[in-house]
Amino acid sequence: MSSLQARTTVRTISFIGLGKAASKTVKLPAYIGGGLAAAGSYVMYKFEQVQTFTSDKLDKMKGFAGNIRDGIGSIFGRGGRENGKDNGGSGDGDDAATAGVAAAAVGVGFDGDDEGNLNENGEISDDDEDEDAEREQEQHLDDAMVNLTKQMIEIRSLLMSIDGATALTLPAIVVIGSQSSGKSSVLESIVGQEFLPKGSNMVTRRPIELTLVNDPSQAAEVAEFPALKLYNMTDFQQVQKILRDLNLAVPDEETVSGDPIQLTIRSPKVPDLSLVDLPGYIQVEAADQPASLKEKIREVCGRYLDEPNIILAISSADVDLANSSALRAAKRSDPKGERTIGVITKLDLVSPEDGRALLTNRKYPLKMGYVGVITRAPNSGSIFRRKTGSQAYLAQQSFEKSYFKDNKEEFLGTSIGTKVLKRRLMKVLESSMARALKPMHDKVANELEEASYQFKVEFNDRDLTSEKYMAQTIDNLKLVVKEFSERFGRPELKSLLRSELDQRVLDLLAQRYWNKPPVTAKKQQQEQQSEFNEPSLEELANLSVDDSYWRRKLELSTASLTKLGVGRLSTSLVSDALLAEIGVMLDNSELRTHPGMKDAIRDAAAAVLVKRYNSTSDQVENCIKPYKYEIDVEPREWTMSRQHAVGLLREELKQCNDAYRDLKRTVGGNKLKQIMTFLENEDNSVGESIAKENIGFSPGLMLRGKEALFLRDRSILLSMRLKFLRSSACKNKDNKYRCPEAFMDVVADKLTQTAVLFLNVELLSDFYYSFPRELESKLSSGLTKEQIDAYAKEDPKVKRHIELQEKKELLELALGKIEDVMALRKQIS
Ligand SMILES: Nc1nc2c(ncn2[C@@H]2O[C@H](COP(=O)(O)OP(=O)(O)OP(=O)(O)O)[C@@H](O)[C@H]2O)c(=O)[nH]1
Repeated sequence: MSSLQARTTVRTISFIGLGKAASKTVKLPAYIGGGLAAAGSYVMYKFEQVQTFTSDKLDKMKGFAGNIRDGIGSIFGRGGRENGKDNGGSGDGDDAATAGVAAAAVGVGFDGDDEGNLNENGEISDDDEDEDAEREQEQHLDDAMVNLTKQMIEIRSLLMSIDGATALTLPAIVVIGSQSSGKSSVLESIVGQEFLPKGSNMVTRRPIELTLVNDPSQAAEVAEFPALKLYNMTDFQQVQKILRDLNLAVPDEETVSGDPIQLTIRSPKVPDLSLVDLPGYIQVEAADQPASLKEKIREVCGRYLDEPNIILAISSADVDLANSSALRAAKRSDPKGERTIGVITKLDLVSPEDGRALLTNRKYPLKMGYVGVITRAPNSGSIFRRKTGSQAYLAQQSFEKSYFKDNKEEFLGTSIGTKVLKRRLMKVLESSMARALKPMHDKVANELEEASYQFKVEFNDRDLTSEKYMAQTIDNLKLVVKEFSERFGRPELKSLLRSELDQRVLDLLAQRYWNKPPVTAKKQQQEQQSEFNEPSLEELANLSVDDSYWRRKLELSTASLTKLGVGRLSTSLVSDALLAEIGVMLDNSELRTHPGMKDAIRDAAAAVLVKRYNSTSDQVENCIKPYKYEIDVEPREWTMSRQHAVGLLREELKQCNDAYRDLKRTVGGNKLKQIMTFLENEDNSVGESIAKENIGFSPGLMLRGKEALFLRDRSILLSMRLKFLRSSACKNKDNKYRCPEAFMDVVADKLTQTAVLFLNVELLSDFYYSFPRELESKLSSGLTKEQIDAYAKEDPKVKRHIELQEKKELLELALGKIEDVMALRKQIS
């Protein structure tokens, strides 16, 4: 090891030692306290997510029961009004459906033309003149029902949003159909947009839970993927792409995943419906698949086909019903055909007579019957591809309408048309949801009781929300920062910077003054005479005080210190210390279990410090500038610095001796002595005989020997300098050239004093002022609900606490809503 390397080792030892002494640890108080949460904010948030209305959600959330009851009055009083919003529609049309947007959605007679010859069940009626007053009354009831369906779909979504409550689900309509049966076209004609991914490899992936929300406030169809936090999507090609990606994300070998994709489409044209598309279910079930895979598919899809869900079985008119795998699959789950609606597509591909036979067939009787549709206008490849979304939709609607009109006679008494299908679906869903309400009420009540009990036992009913937890955390952190600011002020800043500069002074002394071999090992001595043709130690001792050699040496050493870049050095030092301190505070706090939040807090601290970094370091550098040219020393300063330098040298000597002792212990006293003697006599007979005796030394031992020599020499030198510094020769500042340790200490002290003045004001005080504000803006107001949630729930215990409370509140809300809907139904009936 070269002497320079070895010196660095010692200097490093010394540096680390002092560094550690300077570090502090701070304990944070417990973060989670009691107190009241912003009650129900999560529930409000969840409610808004599932909310199907657009206006004044908060009021509605608070006054749901009141509003819903008032709603009855307005529905019966005015007809066609919903939650204070006019649903539109003329109210005096020729059909029951002309009064409202809900009717526009299901579309029966909305356009006021001869659609009127489809009766309300969608059956062809000859009675064109059947305009009626009683229908107006019925319309009001219909609107009330539509409103109820809306509420129930809302409840369904609310229940679905409750984690770990999979058993709590209101009925939906599950759509099944074999490949090319026209299933996608049916769903798309209900929605009025092409949104489903096409392609042969799309079979068997994930169910799509499609919630359709009739929303008169929307200009056109808008899609949402709540789980992906994607809202207000109007580009349905993008929707298609997302659905494809989500499906393809299921690996080929898994074939199906039970994890549903949730998609909500809001539009003034869609009816309120909950649909589940089970893509590929039938195909894979029917295909020649291994038994285990079929079992898995049944398991994943089975729960959707079970009661109380309604099955929409799609079969193509040009395929014999006996071969309809959709009907076969429906029969397995609904043997009596009580909750299956049959849909016959592509009626235009068979003769009207054959079409009629399919719709009225007795071979596969279904209590809810069959509806015939044409979901593609001819010669268009795909119903929507040729034209843009709404144009294609209109083309299909108009083709279907004129086809059934042209074949009115043949289809007499059957249910036909996509509008009729929509209406049928809505009615069926409404009544099956209504039937499920009471049992669901009891289930939710049970679940709520269980959740409330757990909440009491585990968390003593202590209210906690993500926001509240976050607010408490920030408050506590601010408090800790305040406490820290009282413990780490100007004096601490000074000692931090001073000990850093002390180390730099020691480094410079080592580099410029203590690099002489104290013994007359001529060879080494010659090697080290470099820069200024340096004299030997003996020569140095005899040099005059005024010799230019000494003056030059001190000037260079001082310049090295003043031109060190004290501005940057000190600013970095304080910034790093503050960041390290913040890290310690965080690790000692409740936040130790919040890696993400800890990073965000550190980033906030760093942001504040970075903002001040350049101006502070420039100011400090400017202010110490005079010392680069001249340093005046007062006698009092000299005395104090001399004392301080003695202390430093003592510590340095101690560390040097400790390091030497450690080496001796690890290598062995005798062995080390032998190597050291060998190294000192390498070129003479003494060395030769030692080498012979030991049959050489390993490179590792040689290194240690060199290190030991260095430490021994450094120790002798430090003792010598210490003695000299304490002698009367260094009593007076006039002898500064021969007492560089004291003079450099004066410089370090001056630099520290000046730098600290500015660091304190520009950096430290500013940090204590700005950091709490930065925390507030970054971690409180600056975060989204999801981010706050994610941070709070980083800690498993906090997560469990918040989630249990959320579950309890959501269940309370759902229960209240179910009770309100039940009361409303009672009033209507
Ligand atoms: N003539 C006629 N063709 C239709 C009708 N409905 C759908 N088609 C066509 O039938 C084919 C299959 O329709 P899709 O809606 O893709 O059927 P699918 O069951 O979803 O098919 P996969 O996506 O393969 O499972 C397409 O080429 C449609 O254009 C219809 O009412 N009449």
